[in-house]
Amino acid sequence: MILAVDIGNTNIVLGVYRKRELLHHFRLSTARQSTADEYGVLIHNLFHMSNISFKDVEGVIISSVVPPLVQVIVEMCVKYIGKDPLLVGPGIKTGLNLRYENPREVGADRIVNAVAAIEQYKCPLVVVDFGTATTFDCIDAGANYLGGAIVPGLGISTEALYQRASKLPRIELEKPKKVIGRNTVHAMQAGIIFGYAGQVEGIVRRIKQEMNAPVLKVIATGGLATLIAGETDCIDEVNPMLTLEGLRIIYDRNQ
Ligand SMILES: Nc1ncnc2c1ncn2[C@@H]1O[C@H](COP(=O)(O)OP(=O)(O)O)[C@@H](O)[C@H]1O
Ligand SMILES: CC(C)(COP(=O)(O)O)[C@@H](O)C(=O)NCCC(=O)O
Ligand SMILES: [K+]
Repeated sequence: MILAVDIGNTNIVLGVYRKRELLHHFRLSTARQSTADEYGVLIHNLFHMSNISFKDVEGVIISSVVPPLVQVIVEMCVKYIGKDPLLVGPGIKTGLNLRYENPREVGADRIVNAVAAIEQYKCPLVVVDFGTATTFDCIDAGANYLGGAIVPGLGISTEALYQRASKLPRIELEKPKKVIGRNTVHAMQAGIIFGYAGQVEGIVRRIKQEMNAPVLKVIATGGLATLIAGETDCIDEVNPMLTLEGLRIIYDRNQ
């Protein structure tokens, strides 16, 4: 078995693979003050509840966009699983041709998503990851990673309204029945959800133009992908496990 760990700004997602098969996946909160021991207990318990054991883990691969947690999770792996994890970053084989000005700057999750998408779909394509931030990653017909766009995530956007406008409450990220809201909560939900869908459509349209690729597959992933994919035709497919798949593929490429 191998353990794939994606450390995002909101959630740490773990996947347990046997060869190419995802046997289990778990989602933990990203808590920057948590210790290696605390994550060790949590993950050990999740393994126990799923009838699997740290002893069966042959290797671990980690991608992180939260630098302070990398050492914590590495320490957890060494201390409790007894394995030195592979870190997605400089020096690791991803097989991806990065056209970013400074390839070290690209978020590891974006690299991992791109690797998985190239393996599973036909290029050219765009990956949209609805996480803490929403990222757009563009891959051309030759499978080169071109770059993309970063926008405030749905959660961040919603939170900003609540924090910066005294009379706006904290709301649930739910689709309202109508775009014309007749109370504050519905009006905010309409603005956030339908506005976000429009934003995605607008960015994808411009990407198609700039890439000169009228036919471009658009894959969505991340915690909030389904919510927005339901509101726009520009997303072809939702693949919630894309990041874990990418980690598994990169792990294999480095054996
Ligand atoms: N299965 C799910 N269903 C609905 N919302 C989810 C799910 N998983 C995560 N979320 C929410 O989606 C948001 C982004 O999560 P995630 O994609 O894990 O972000 P990140 O990669 O930045 O940690 C968070 O607000 C999280 O609570
Ligand atoms: C854009 C991100 C914050 C997205 O992170 P997430 O929402 O998945 O937590 C992350 O990919 C990141 O920190 N990237 C570095 C900057 C870049 O990709 O150019
Ligand atoms: K992510």
